[in-house]
Amino acid sequence: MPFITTPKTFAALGSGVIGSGWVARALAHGLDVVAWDPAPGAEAALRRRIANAWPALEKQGLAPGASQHRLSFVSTIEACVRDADFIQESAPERLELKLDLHAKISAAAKPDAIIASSTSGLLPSEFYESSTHPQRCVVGHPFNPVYLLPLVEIVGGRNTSAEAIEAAKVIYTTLGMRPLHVRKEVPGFIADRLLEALWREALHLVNDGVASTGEIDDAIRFGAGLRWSFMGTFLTYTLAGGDAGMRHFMAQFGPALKLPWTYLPAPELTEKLIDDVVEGTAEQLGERSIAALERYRDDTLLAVLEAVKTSKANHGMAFGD
Ligand SMILES: NC(=O)C1=CN([C@@H]2O[C@H](COP(=O)(O)OP(=O)(O)OC[C@H]3O[C@@H](n4cnc5c(N)ncnc54)[C@H](O)[C@@H]3O)[C@@H](O)[C@H]2O)C=CC1
Ligand SMILES: C[N+](C)(C)CC(=O)CC(=O)[O-]
Repeated sequence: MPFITTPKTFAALGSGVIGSGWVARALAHGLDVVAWDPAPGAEAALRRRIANAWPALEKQGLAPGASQHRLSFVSTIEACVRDADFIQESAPERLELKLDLHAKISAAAKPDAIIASSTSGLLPSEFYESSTHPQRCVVGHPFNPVYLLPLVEIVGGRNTSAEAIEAAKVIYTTLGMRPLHVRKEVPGFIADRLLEALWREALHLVNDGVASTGEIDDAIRFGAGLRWSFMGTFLTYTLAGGDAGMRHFMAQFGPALKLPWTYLPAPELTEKLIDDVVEGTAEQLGERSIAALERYRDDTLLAVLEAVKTSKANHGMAFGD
């Protein structure tokens, strides 16, 4: 069965940090959005988050007809998905909850509407186990803030069809994203495997009293973080090998892989470690509110995205290259 690839109505289930990011992206691309979230006060919180994101989306450029007023908030799962052309679930990261939720979503949805989950690393074969028409069910793992960062990892489960993966790619591209098909279904997919390794090392550094949370963030944002916005680790290290490239890099730094530079097992999350991380980040936040920090992040990301786009164009490359 052909799937809908030109959605007009976007359904969002769960409207927390990620769900609201999807809603903002879909509205900015001129879609009608129907949202559902069981928490008391969820609609007001969602509308507040959209309003906070909107200035950045206006700067980036809205699609014709895009409006915050095209969001409606409903009180049941069925009302949310019944008329939707595309469905994105962003509920809490708990396997049992997603399994139950997807059984209900898929039973009420149009059979040709793609259903996606924002999960950060649960396996689609497991949480789509009880779904109706599971061939149209995928993971579409986004990155925060969803309304500005282009990457979305698409992962299929054992019942997902190749056509559904292609349809999801088309839909996310239409929403201004850069899909990456994760061809093997593995926990954590690609990006969170990498991010978790960094996060564990950062927690060990705090736990061992080597550095504060602010110092660790400085080590990223003034160094590798800047180059990661346009060049990944493999190409960066190719350049670090000089004219001889990666072969010389491997010869020089390969032996360091055996040195105790990393402690990959996670540290024990003691109360002290949690307090150190919370107090350290509170100090970094200072007097700023989360909403103000989000606006600073959005403006800076827009500037970085624009700079990367311009530089790539000067080198004959498209943004997605
Ligand atoms: N926060 C992040 O950085 C990222 C999170 N994700 C994924 O997105 C999903 C949502 O995460 P967040 O937005 O961070 O969580 P969140 O805690 O901010 O939002 C979750 C929302 O789901 C609602 N909810 C509770 N029970 C529900 C149910 N049965 N059905 C639908 N909604 C329900 C809650 O009221 C809440 O508004 C998770 O699967 C997570 O792994 C993906 C990428 C990044
Ligand atoms: C922390 N996290 C695993 C939920 C992060 C992500 O999934 C992606 C991101 O935005 O960093």
